[in-house]
Amino acid sequence: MAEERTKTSDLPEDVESDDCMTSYTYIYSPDLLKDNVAFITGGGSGIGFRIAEVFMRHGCDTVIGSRNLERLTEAAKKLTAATGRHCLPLALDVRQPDTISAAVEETLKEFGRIDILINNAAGNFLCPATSLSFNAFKTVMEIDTMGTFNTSKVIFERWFKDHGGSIVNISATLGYRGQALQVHAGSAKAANDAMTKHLAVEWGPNGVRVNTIAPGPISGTEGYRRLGGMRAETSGVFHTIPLQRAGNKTEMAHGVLFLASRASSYVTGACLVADGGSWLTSANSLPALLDYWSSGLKRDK
Ligand SMILES: CC/C=C\C/C=C\C/C=C\C/C=C\C/C=C\C/C=C\C=C\C(=O)SCCNC(=O)CCNC(=O)[C@H](O)C(C)(C)COP(=O)(O)OP(=O)(O)OC[C@H]1O[C@@H](n2cnc3c(N)ncnc32)[C@H](O)[C@@H]1OP(=O)(O)O
Ligand SMILES: NC(=O)C1=CN([C@@H]2O[C@H](COP(=O)(O)OP(=O)(O)OC[C@H]3O[C@@H](n4cnc5c(N)ncnc54)[C@H](OP(=O)(O)O)[C@@H]3O)[C@@H](O)[C@H]2O)C=CC1
Repeated sequence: MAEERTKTSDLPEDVESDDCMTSYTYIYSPDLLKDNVAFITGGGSGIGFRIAEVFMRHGCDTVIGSRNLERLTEAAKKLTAATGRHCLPLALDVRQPDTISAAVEETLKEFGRIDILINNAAGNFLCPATSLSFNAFKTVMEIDTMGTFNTSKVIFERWFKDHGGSIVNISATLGYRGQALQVHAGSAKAANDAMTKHLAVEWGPNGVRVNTIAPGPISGTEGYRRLGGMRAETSGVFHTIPLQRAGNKTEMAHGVLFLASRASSYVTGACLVADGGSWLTSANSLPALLDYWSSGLKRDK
């Protein structure tokens, strides 16, 4: 029903896998990020990969940083081949500030500047609070929240403090209604939403804008696979979403492009919820999610 009402031509192109799009229709000026440099954590996969691609299609060079250098190197080759821009893959763990500092020095050596930071790296899985170990909660807090702070602080002190810049944090709506089986990620992203406002206020005088996008369920991503996206799709859950469908990665990249670029030059401390209205209406069903979670446990045995 909804798919029929949504004109396909209104949706930006996307591909489900971590590959570049075979065609791309510009909705922003193609030189919106001309000769800018973006540092994207978790840019080798999923939403981060598509953000890198869309930025590069708008004239930007990118650094994609995470733990798995092999996957990053493959991703960088694909991104450069599709866009003709330079992409530098760098190993880092956002929980370890020294690895971020080393990557930032490498970036400045290679490109001589950083204009944009995208805090996209994160970790998540479904787990009821009673089954979640202390270390599991801590791990997600350390990747999502400490990782966002660590990367922002390193780049601010080394470059943005004197040159200005734009930071976009990738959040989620999980904490808005206390999503079941998500106390770890929901708490971590809620802390990041507060961090966005604190840093926007403190760093605004240095010409640094800090904003957030909060995606809903986004197809073709690890988050979608881990959190029950396929099951939700087949069981009709998405009909409770006002826009009646999951989002795609390019739609997220377009929101991030708006927030990162001069298109939003007077916007800071803001959160753009890009979820088709999902959090307002979607079921937050503890029994359904427990059932899905425990069926996964049975499969894993
Ligand atoms: C049926 C459905 C019905 C209704 C559904 C209704 C609505 C839902 C509809 C649709 C959902 C669709 C889409 C989702 C929508 C929104 C998503 C919102 C947010 C998404 C956020 C994301 O971040 S997605 C990103 C996903 N990608 C990743 O997670 C990749 C990176 N992840 C990792 O590296 C690991 O998973 C990690 C996070 C665990 C970190 O790795 P590492 O540092 O190596 O840590 P470990 O040593 O492995 O583990 C540390 C402790 O954590 C415990 N652990 C690990 N995995 C699990 C698990 N699966 N469950 C429980 N505990 C786990 C581990 O045991 C360690 O603890 P110890 O105590 O044992 O030491
Ligand atoms: N998918 C969805 O539906 C939604 C996603 N989001 C958010 O979107 C973002 C991307 O998620 P998605 O594309 O689904 O998932 P991915 O798993 O593809 O992206 C997460 C990335 O983070 C990197 N990463 C994880 N841990 C670390 C670490 N310690 N240090 C550095 N990098 C790390 C991973 O790379 P590596 O393993 O190489 O380290 C990976 O590239 C996340 O912030 C997520 O919370 C929000 C709402 C919905």
